[in-house]
Amino acid sequence: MTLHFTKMHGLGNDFMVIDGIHQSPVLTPERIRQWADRHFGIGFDQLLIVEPPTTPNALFTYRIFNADGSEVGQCGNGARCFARFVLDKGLTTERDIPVDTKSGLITLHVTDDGNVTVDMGAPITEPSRIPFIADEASTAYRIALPTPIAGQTEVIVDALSMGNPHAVIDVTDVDRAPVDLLGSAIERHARFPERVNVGFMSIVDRHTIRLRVFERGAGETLACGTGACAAVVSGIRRGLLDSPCQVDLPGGSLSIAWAGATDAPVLMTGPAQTVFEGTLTE
Ligand SMILES: N[C@@H](CCC[C@H](N)C(=O)O)C(=O)O
Repeated sequence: MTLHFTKMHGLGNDFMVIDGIHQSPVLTPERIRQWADRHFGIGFDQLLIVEPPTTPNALFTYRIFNADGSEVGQCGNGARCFARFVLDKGLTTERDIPVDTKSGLITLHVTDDGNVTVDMGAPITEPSRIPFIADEASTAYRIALPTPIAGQTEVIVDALSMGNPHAVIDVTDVDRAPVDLLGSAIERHARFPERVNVGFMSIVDRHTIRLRVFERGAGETLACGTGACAAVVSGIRRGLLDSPCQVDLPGGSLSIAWAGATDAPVLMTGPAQTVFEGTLTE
């Protein structure tokens, strides 16, 4: 089997992108894990597949797999790379690109400066739809840790979905947050039946945050687009932030805007870059 792919990244969150319209890759969790391996494979946080649309309003379908082989509903940095990929490959000439995802239709817009703005849709806060186990909706859920971590026996999180589940934790100094230890414990906490992405947020001012994200199925990444959206929504809905916000991640910055109404879409703007083209022969 010969498979052409493109290696891309959005602020260092990196992807293997495959045109699944003109090629028919055989995808298994084992094969994805092998490709994702940074020593024995190509190395990436997520695999993105471009496929034909499944609904009349979309131009494409966009499928996302984590490095651990699990298929997921949304990926913000990947959506921006997806837009650049379909334009650069001549799969469309449209700069407004509606795309079907596992979580519904999203629209990508390539701006004049080459950045991409993604309409990520409205955030979901009902616990059962995140999914998160809770008696009632809140913005500050107390979660007991199975074993103490960095002296903590419980942690307070906000929980919401951006098409994929997120827990947001406020920290005073993001550089010193126990991202790996706490992130992996919360990722697999029993109250998140489909696991969860865990964001550690420090508020700098009402329009700026610093954020690190321990991603479900990938570990800490240099940036997480949906994590940035979730953190800003959490800050705005708790009255701590005002739209728009700059989100400073280890790999660079994103701009996130949200009008604050429950049905208002979250708009994410940032870069998308191609690293190299490759051919895999198996
Ligand atoms: N890196 C992504 C999110 C990818 C999916 C996530 N790990 C999940 O399992 O939901 C982003 O930029 O949003």
